[in-house]
Amino acid sequence: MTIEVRPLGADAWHQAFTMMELSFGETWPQDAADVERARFEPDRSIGAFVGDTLAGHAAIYSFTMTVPGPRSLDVAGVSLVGVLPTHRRRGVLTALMRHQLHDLHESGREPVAVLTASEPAIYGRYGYGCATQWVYAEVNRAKRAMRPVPGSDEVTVRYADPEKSLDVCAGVRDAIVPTRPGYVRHNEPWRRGEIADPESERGGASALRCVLAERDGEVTGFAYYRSKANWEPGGPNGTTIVQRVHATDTASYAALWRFLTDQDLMSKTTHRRLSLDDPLLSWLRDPRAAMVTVRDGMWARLVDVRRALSERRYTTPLDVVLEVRDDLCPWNAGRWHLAGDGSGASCGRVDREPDLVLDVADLGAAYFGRPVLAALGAAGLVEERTPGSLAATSRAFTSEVLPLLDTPF
Ligand SMILES: CC(=O)SCCNC(=O)CCNC(=O)[C@H](O)C(C)(C)COP(=O)(O)OP(=O)(O)OC[C@H]1O[C@@H](n2cnc3c(N)ncnc32)[C@H](O)[C@@H]1OP(=O)(O)O
Repeated sequence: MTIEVRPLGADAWHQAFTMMELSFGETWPQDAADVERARFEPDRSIGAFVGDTLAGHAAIYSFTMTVPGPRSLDVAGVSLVGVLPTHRRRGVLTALMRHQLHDLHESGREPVAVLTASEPAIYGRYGYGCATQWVYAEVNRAKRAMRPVPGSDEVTVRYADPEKSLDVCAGVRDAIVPTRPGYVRHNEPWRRGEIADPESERGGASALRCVLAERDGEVTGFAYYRSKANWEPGGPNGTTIVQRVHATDTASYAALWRFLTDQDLMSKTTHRRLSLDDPLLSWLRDPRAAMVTVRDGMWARLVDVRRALSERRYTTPLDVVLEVRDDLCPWNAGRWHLAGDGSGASCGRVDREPDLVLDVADLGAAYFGRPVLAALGAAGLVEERTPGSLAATSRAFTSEVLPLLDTPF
């Protein structure tokens, strides 16, 4: 079977839409599709053709993301990947991934690609490593007592119109983006997507609510949430479903969470994308008040090892030779001298014996600051040739704050 991969161009959305519905086994409601389309970048969409049939598709969102430093880095957000059910397991996805990575490299655009996986077993073979986790937390209202947080009583919470408060919420969001690796700067289409609130996606819950946290008349935080009532014979058993909570200071963040976890008629509050080091989990007097489930979040792929490693900063001074294995992107394979610290970094080809040997997928996993390389080494995935180099490199790569992708795509 001959597969030809090429850009779809200005008409990409229309060409790919029906094929993607078949691929995902869904019918996409118009209101939800409109939100997706507003963020879609047709010039970054590629199709895999078998004869005249569009058999596969992959898209890229142009993101700016926080990486350890903190620094802002342009990353390629790979999404809308699908292959027609009639053409599966014959290499269409492989052709798309190869084309996309080679194209990114040749264009010199983003040195890192990221994605969220429908099924996590798919992307390791293309050099993606699991770089962040998502914590699904369900807080039981009856057990929600929180430790006191100084200053939180001075914060007021009030309702606001999501549309009218878009700019002020964007200001809070922009302020917190540098605080955690993996956070994405939201441009206009993504900001609007946050409050688009398509009815077809509410799953029986209320419309999106927006509340603002304020101190001395100044907005210090916001939350988007929905309520889902559930009247049972034993009493009301509703859920507060939190979509996003941000604040520029700890007290305001605590005030918002206090509000969100203490809603009459709602016996629990859920959040799908927390980090394991989120303050909420430290505030709960009874840690079991929050039932948590941890799963893979963002997968990261170093498209250009040299640029990617030079662009981030390192927690402790580092001077190491890495030997990287990368069959799919041969320009990455080989030995790299990486030197850096908190103020800068350089990475270049070298002929010396390596201190560490590893796959590009494991380097991608560790890139945003966790998992630590030492743990990957303990799992036998990083080979230490120079004693002590694994611990030193691991310390330098580690981010104190856990990385988190909090913008699903
Ligand atoms: C970033 C995102 O958008 S995530 C969304 C991904 N899309 C979906 O989940 C939609 C439904 N699924 C599909 O469209 C397709 O099955 C895809 C895209 C997952 C795979 O496409 P295919 O063209 O069948 O993949 P391809 O034939 O290139 O397979 C390559 C390899 O991946 C493996 N593979 C493919 N799909 C899966 C899977 N779901 N789980 C585990 N392994 C898989 C194949 O077995 C093959 O392995 P091999 O190299 O050892 O032989």
